[in-house]
Amino acid sequence: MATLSKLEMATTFLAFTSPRSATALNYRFSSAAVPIFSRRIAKPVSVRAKPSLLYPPVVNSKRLRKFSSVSASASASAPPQTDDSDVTTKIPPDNRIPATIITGFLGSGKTTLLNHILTRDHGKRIAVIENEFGEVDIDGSLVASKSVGAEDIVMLNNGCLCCTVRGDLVRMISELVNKKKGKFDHIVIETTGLANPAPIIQTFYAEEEIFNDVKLDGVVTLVDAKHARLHLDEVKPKGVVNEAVEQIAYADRIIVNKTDLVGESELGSVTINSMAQMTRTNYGNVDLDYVLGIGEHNHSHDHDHTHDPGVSSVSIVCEGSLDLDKANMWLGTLLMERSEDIYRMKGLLSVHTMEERFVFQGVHDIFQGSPDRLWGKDEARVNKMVFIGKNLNREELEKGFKACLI
Ligand SMILES: Nc1nc2c(ncn2[C@@H]2O[C@H](COP(=O)(O)OP(=O)(O)OP(=O)(O)O)[C@@H](O)[C@H]2O)c(=O)[nH]1
Repeated sequence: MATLSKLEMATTFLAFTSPRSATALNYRFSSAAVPIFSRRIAKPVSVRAKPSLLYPPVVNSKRLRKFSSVSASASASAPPQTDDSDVTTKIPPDNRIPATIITGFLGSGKTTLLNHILTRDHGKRIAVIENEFGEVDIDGSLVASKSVGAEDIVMLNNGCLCCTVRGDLVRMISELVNKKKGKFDHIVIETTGLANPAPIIQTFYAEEEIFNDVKLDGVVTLVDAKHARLHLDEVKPKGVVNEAVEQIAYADRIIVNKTDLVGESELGSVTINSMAQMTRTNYGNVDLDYVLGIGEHNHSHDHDHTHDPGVSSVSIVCEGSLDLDKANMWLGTLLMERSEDIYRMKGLLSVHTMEERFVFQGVHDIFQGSPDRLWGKDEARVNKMVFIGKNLNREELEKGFKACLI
């Protein structure tokens, strides 16, 4: 898709149409406008895919052995035992469950990659842990809503995995292992776009509860080819880490995603971490061997950090239906005026005259949206929106949103 200017974006917003209202609304704009909110263009993989969280084919009949921290770490570095060795106890194979951390800045394509992983045929049964920054979980509903085993998605919404909910991560993993041992082969953890991966990586080594059963397979970092520079170059106040830089620094695999949005000349290479392998793609479409089964993770850095206090999230949860014209105008204006500061917007919207939920995604000035599943017969039509960015004014956003309700 060609990069859209802000002006084009403002006009294309108004192509936010339901199948039935399309004719009625499109008259206002020339056909040159690229419809972002339409069935054709805006098909976020995360919405359309049909992920199955627990893959059936492989049955792991081996019971997971309990390791002590010492024997497990020895298995990675000890030389092979010989028959005439004095050691009578052989070091057992490392049967711990591998875990992959998917990280990357807001909107870089983590959920899209997750859905790609979940829908490809790799024979692995995968348990998913999703962490969202805003208290309303949109990603979880998008992945879970189409899946058979929704109970195998664990959501951590009340904070960022790298700080406030680290204890929850430990509990979640222990619970998964204790209750579902043998029912899954791999854990994939999607962090928030604002997570510093260092403390999460550390959890795998520092917490015996996890270390005995689960090993870190690798850290996969998505980089948004279009907006990465904006965040990588951002000068942060003293003592505040630049999460975008940290995410790349700790990666085992880097995926420069969204290459369709930039020209070849803009595709500079990411030089922060020359140790990691790097690939370029669209919509997270990578070979699964590139992201699963990477092997032992070797980072042992210990970094304290503070999130950028200027970045916050505003969530809106409100029952009712939106007037299409008003919503388009409100979001279009917001986009024109604030797209630098609004890193991320996402939402599940109830639009008057539309029988489907409308799923809407924004990353700075790039937007996509499409009708999702039908609203249930007795389902309350609740709108959910999350904004993440700098200098967000909750009251103003809520007021703007409410003014669009019928
Ligand atoms: N043009 C384009 N859009 C993409 C690509 N990959 C993902 N997207 C879109 O970018 C938006 C954000 O993608 P997500 O996968 O939700 O990003 P994320 O990193 O999970 O977002 P957060 O969890 O909010 O940080 C969605 O609308 C995707 O459909 C790509 O390669 N090209």
